[in-house]
Order: sequence, then structure tokens, then C-alpha cells
Amino acid sequence: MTERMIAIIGGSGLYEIDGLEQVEWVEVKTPWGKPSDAILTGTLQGLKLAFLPRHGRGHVLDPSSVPYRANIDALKRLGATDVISMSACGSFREEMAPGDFVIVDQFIDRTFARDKSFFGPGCVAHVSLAHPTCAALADSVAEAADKSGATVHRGGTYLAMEGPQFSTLAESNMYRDHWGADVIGMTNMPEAKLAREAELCYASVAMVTDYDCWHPDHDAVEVSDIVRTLTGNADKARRTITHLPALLGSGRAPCPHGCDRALDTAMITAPEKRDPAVLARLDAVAGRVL
Ligand SMILES: CSC[C@H]1O[C@H](OP(=O)(O)O)[C@H](O)[C@@H]1O
Ligand SMILES: Nc1ncnc2[nH]cnc12
Repeated sequence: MTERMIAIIGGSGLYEIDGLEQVEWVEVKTPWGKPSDAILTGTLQGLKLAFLPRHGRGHVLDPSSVPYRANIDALKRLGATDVISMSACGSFREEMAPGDFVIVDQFIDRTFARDKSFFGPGCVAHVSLAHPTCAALADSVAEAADKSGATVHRGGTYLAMEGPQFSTLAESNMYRDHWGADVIGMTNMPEAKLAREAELCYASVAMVTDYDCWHPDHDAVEVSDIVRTLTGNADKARRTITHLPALLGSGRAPCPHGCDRALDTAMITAPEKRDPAVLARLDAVAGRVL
């Protein structure tokens, strides 16, 4: 058993959490630049926890400017073993209503203006993303969300768009009718990809704020509507977090799905051809296999 540390990445409306003991905001330096903000660390009922506001406190970063690599590196560097994203999203399904939580298990990545990998020239790796979230972590998160009083949908496909503008009606209809997406947001990619490369278990709670623009009985989404729903969602998110220690425990066995060993079969650059400068940047993320 190793010690577990849960990292929560808080999205729109979730900029801090309470109830932690031994609290400290920590500035973490990474080879990928500065994370979105300082990271709140502490313990919750004996479980080590870190919290990072994805857009920074006060929501200063747009989805394309979030330093995804620095964020994941910083969390890994602090000792995180599991990452839980809590994000606002639009819904493509009548039954996934504003206020509901969707425990995402698949993604369609339509983002194009972001750095998507820690690897590249000098050290190439290809991890599997067939199952981009950790089913074991997601089970516990779903149970915690259920206990928070939220209506929880287990499983769903999250369409990650570049933004910052919301979708056109044609895009919304295409994602919903032809691509099989259930919810839409702007941030879970490349975050989930990077978490896998960093061998971190990743689960995502997509908290529905709106019906995007496809729904004939609802107006097209506006930020003011989202913000109204966000407050209630953030309260349920905070309650969800308080149920995690009892469900997850402070010790951690190897991940049954292999998230913590994702790089075992991924490295392809011959050891003698690896660039030492590139390897130095990978110390936290891939130090286990380098
Ligand atoms: C404030 S609406 C659009 C914004 O909200 C979501 O952010 P996050 O995923 O960090 O909660 C969505 O992805 C957009 O970035
Ligand atoms: N409809 C929507 N599209 C993209 N991101 C969102 N975040 C919240 N609602 C959204």
C-alpha cells in the first residue's frame, strides 16, 4: 500500500474548498511553467488532499490558456495519486438536467490549440487512452456524489471543444445526434490525456449547468444562466468531497486498471537516443520509468 493523495481540479464556480486541516496554499514550480494558481493542500479526515482551481481564483484563465501540463506536473510533483475533475458542462440529453452530475467515462477531443503531451522529440511515448478514466476511482466518486444529494448519471461521453465561444446550433446537433456525445465542456481535454501520461488515476464529474443550444424549449446558453446553476452545483461538489475519505481511504493498492503503470508499455524511443534535456523535464511525470 502507498499513501493516497487526492487532487481535485475545480472548474468554473469551484475556486476553493473548506473543511481541510493543516491547510497551506503551495506555489509549485514545474518545467512546464506556472500552474493555474497556488495549490491548496491539507488533510480531510486523514486523507491527503490537494485542490487546484483550474481557471485560477477569480477565474482569470480561459479554457485555451489553462496550463494543463504545468497543472498535472505540479499535482504529481506534490505526490498526488488520483485526480478528480469537477467541471461545469452543457447537456445533450433531456434526462441529464441542469443540476445533475454526470460521471464521465469517455471523451471526444475537439480541442486544437493546446499542448497535449509531456512527450515529444527526444522522448516519444504512446499511452493507451481506450479507457480514459479510472473505473475504480469513478465508482467511489459516483458514490460520494450520490451521498451529496446530487442526481448522478453513471457514464457519459464528454465533448471537449476549444471555446471560448459556445457551439453553433449545427455543431450542437451534430455532437448530440451523430457523434453520441452526452455533455460538452472546454477543459477535460487534454487534462485527461496528461493525467494518463503522468500515471494518475483520473475521474471527471461533469456538473450540468445548461442544455447548450440544441433544446427547443430552452434558450441558447449564456454565462449568466450558467452562473446561477453553478452555485448549487458547487455546494454539491463540496459535499461530494467530504464523502471521499470514507470511500477511498488513505492507503492505496496498485490501480486495478493499471492507470499507475500506464508508461510500462508506452515508451518507444531507444534509451541511447533519448535527449537528456527532455528527460530532465519528465522527472516528476515519468521518473518511475526513466
Ligand atoms: C463558465 S462557462 C464555460 C466554462 O465552464 C467550464 O469550465 P470548467 O470545465 O473548468 O468547469 C467549461 O469547460 C468552460 O471552460
Ligand atoms: N454549453 C456549454 N458548452 C461548453 N462549455 C460549457 N460549460 C458549461 N456549459 C457549457
